[in-house]
Amino acid sequence: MDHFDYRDGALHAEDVPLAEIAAAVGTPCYVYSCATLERHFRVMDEALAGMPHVVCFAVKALSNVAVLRFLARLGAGMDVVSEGELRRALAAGVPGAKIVFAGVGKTGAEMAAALQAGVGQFNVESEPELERLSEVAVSMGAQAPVAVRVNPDVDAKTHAKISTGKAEDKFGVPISRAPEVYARAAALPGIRVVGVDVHIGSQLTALEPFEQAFSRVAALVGALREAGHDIARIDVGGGLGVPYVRSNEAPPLPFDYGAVVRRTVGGLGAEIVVEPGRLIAANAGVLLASVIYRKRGEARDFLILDAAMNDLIRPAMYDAHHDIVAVREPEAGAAILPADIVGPVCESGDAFAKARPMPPLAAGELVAIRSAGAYGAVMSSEYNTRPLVPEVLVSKDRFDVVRRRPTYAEMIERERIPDWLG
Ligand SMILES: Cc1ncc(COP(=O)(O)O)c(C=O)c1O
Ligand SMILES: N[C@@H](CCCC[NH3+])C(=O)O
Repeated sequence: MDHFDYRDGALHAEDVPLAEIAAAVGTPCYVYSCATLERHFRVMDEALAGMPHVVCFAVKALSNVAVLRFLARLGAGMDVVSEGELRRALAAGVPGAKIVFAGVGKTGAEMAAALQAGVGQFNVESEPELERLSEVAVSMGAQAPVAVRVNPDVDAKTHAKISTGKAEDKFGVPISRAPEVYARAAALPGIRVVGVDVHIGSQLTALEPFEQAFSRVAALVGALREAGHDIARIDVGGGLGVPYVRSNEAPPLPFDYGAVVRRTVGGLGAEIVVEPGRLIAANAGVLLASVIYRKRGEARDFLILDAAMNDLIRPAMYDAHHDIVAVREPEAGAAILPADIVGPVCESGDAFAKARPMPPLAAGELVAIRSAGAYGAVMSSEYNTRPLVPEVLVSKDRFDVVRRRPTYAEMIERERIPDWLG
């Protein structure tokens, strides 16, 4: 499932001991495995075999350009949600035609940049957006290829903060209104309808919501075609969940997800677009950190790490579980005691885990926070003026820093004291 394993008593990323990376780069840092990225990309690609399809990696999950380049070389397209992500995908060498541009609030400037880049598909989420896109395209003498994102009103049964396909969510147009939105699209001079799009949420751990949503989309495709629209592409979004608790979680397999896609929308003669982010990236990355102090607490000890909520916000934001392991393999029979694993930031919410059974770990020892490749580095901030941490890409016995830590001077020189403050 991933390529972070113990070998000779030490946790490795592929063939590289994590301790070697820590010694060379310092901690905290993110470490990504090419082998895991590739495995997950291929698993999804193979799950859709036999159907014309493109796997567009959701750049929001992990946007480092080296990672994007690696995936692009495997044949991935990209799903972007901002001009910044678009520029990253282009910098990574992804052809515009393999980029889909999503998001509820695209600005005119972002639309122009995407048209300039020749993106293959705009996933449009409202009528005002449709009108704006048409205006921008006409002003550039172009036509924008469009899929309307429909909201199928399906309960994705995931965390409320990452569900996107229920009627009350801000995403997409209600599927019941899709026919009139398509009629409007067809009448706009700057719009060329190419498909339909749906995405119901993230970290889905059951297939039924996908099945329901895709079945509704299949029915809609029939109706849209009858109305004369050219639905050449069906974009089914991302959202397939991954195991965060290695010992006891088994989300649906990509192969079974592929079967759902095949039996719902696979036979409609359209190209299938998928937008997986987490599936490809989550277990391809760890956040490597050091224990700064072991502090005696009333109920249990605190392990205070040099990584914090600003580096990985998922536990604070979603109460998300991440496995945390010692980089030096615990000896058989080592006492396992509950500890609170926290960071140095001034917030009580700055905790990676509460009462987590851990082996004895002293100051200076290394830990790896697993499953941190997706929505890890990309959601980090400089809160407490903590520099964004380096990112390291491993391939077999080789590793490279693919984002360096900024200096404090670089962080501060972006700001300026106006003359009138003296
Ligand atoms: C439109 C869209 N596509 C793709 C994704 C990627 O989702 P995931 O990382 O769960 O595969 C998201 C995030 O939920 C999204 O909003
Ligand atoms: N950022 C979220 C997922 C949001 C998915 C993006 N639409 C997470 O860490 O789980």
